[in-house]
Amino acid sequence: MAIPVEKNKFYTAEVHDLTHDGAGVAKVEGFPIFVPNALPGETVSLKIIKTKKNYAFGRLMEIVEQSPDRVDAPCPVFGECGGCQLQHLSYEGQLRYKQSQVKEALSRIGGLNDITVQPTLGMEDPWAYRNKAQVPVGERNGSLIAGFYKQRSHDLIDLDVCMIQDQSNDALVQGVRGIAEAYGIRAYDEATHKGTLRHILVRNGRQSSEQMVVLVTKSRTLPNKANIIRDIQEQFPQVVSIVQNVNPKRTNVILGSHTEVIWGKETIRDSIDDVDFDISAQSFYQVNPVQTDVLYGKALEYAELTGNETVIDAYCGIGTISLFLARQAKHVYGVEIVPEAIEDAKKNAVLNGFSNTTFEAGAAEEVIPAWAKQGIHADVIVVDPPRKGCDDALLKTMLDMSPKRIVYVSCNPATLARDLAVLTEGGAYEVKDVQPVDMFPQTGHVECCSLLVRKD
Ligand SMILES: C[S@@+](CC[C@H](N)C(=O)[O-])C[C@H]1O[C@@H](n2cnc3c(N)ncnc32)[C@H](O)[C@@H]1O
Repeated sequence: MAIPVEKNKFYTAEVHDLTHDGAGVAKVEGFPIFVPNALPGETVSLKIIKTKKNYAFGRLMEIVEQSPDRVDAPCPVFGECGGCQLQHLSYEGQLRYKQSQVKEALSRIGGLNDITVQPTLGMEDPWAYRNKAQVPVGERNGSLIAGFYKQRSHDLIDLDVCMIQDQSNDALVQGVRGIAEAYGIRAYDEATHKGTLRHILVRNGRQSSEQMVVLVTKSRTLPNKANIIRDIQEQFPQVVSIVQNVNPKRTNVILGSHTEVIWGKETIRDSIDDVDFDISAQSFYQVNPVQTDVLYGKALEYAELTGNETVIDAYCGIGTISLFLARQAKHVYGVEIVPEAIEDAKKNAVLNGFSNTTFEAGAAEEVIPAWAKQGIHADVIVVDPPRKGCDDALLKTMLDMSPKRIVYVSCNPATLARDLAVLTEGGAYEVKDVQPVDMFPQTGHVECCSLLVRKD
């Protein structure tokens, strides 16, 4: 197909869709042009800045016809910071967009056209929801700064307040930055691989108000460690755990493999519904506790437990879904690849007084087939994989184990669609319902919970 647009030329086009990172998709003679800040339903004037074989990138020059869903983005660095992509879209518009993203992925990638995708369950107040901040540290004019990366770059924006972050976390990050600066700590510099402090990571328990600080350093040496610990304790009494994580590598991955509690407890506590969780620095824990309750509530509803079922929770993290379901199941088996998370899961089972759970560290695609060989039968299998979705071997094992219900919790509609296509291919399972839940308001991330039922 000949490319119908030319670099540096101007066009007027209608915007039909949004990409997952929030750019509008305009079309000229059917040819897609990605235009940051343009919204579906708008007609825009744009300048082509780059062309590729199958698409182009454009700059928004003027909104000719504005979408009724357009709002003023409240954050002063929206568009510059890479954290949020959808602040210029009304919250109602965001929820509709997320529902349509799931429908579209199921149809285009999975060939699944007749599936009910429910309206997205959103938040009453879609701000200040995050319970975890991981903030890179840099230097500007000789001072330490802690902020966020500019979109598609490693330049830092010095930012005191992030509008989707719990305010106590914002204050703690800036407080710890100030304390580190007072003791002459230097920021790690990616270019020279010199300096000490790479990231300040903080977490809070919404119900307990406990906070954790993780100082990610390049080496084990942290000058003035005792003074830094004392000052954090004095200034932030709700901090119950201070952890040092050492990451000596030239890498974008935030945490290294060495983690040491340098003061206080190993974990902080949070609760979802009436289940308590202790969470350590390395463990995955959902970042939006209000919506986690909604998401897990949906998983529980889909599982239709009566007290007699055996459940497998694959990719179980610290056992959150497992324990949520254990209240109404005969037995829950959980598997997770991070050993520290499994230790947390076992302790969390004891903390809540459950004796009907078994947790094992390992890859779900290896541990679950081994359980099947040992004769463990599952009535319900829950999967909540990372963005890349389920491993093929696990999908095959699930089909072989033939549970009555499969509950698939997904943070990536594309891999969800791919995996649901595999699970329904032979006709043994039917997708009964798909429920998007907005875990990440103001961003393009889409989470949903799906129910598959065996056709008997
Ligand atoms: C999206 S999180 C879900 C965790 C948990 N269900 C929750 O809601 O808190 C995915 C989890 O899968 C784990 N994981 C990644 N690959 C895995 C694998 N091959 N086998 C088992 N767990 C894995 C990650 O460490 C992470 O804890």
